[in-house]
Amino acid sequence: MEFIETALKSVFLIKARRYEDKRGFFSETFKKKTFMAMTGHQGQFVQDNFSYSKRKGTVRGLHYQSPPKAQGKLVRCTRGKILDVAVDARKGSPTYGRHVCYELSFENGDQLWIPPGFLHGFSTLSDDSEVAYKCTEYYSPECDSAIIWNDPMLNIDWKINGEAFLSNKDASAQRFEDFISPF
Ligand SMILES: Cc1cn([C@H]2C[C@H](O)[C@@H](COP(=O)(O)OP(=O)(O)O[C@H]3O[C@H](C)C(=O)[C@H](O)[C@H]3O)O2)c(=O)[nH]c1=O
Repeated sequence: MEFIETALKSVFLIKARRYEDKRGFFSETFKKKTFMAMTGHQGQFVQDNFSYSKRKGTVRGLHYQSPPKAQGKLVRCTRGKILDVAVDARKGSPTYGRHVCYELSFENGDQLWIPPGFLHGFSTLSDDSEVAYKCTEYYSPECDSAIIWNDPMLNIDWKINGEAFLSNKDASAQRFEDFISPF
């Protein structure tokens, strides 16, 4: 596995090795001791999530859970292709409000590690995309919140043509200028 720290310190792009043979391939997608050594995080995951999006141009995000239920997420795309986005939401961070985005796909097998303190979202770059991700904290509706996907301050290029296909919740999410960081 190759861990590449991104422009947002502590956010890592992770490239898993694939052992290809005539049947297809095998890869290790998570190894706690390596993850801990390379990210400095304990790698204690308590919940695995899986989402399927029918349409290209869907956006899920930007989401976060506030402390004490803040979530770190280890994200990978198991079918199709997504643009995965992390936004630094940590008070006082020199990269506060800055984002990184990476194409994750079944083809490249890349993963993104997003620690607690970041907003997370993705856009789908293909129909029928599947995303599987590990979380460091349980789902907590009372701590769950969102920032609008196309916030002018964040200025994220989601690589989709025109308007996003959104949940009602995401369509009515707050603007970043009204966000008070709990991190
Ligand atoms: C996240 C979550 C949701 N749910 C239920 C709540 C709703 O009834 C339904 C759909 O939830 P939501 O619309 O929040 O799903 P997404 O829009 O995919 O949200 C996720 O998308 C972005 C990319 C994230 O990083 C978060 O993991 C998460 O916020 O699943 C659960 O039961 N458990 C959960 O952990």
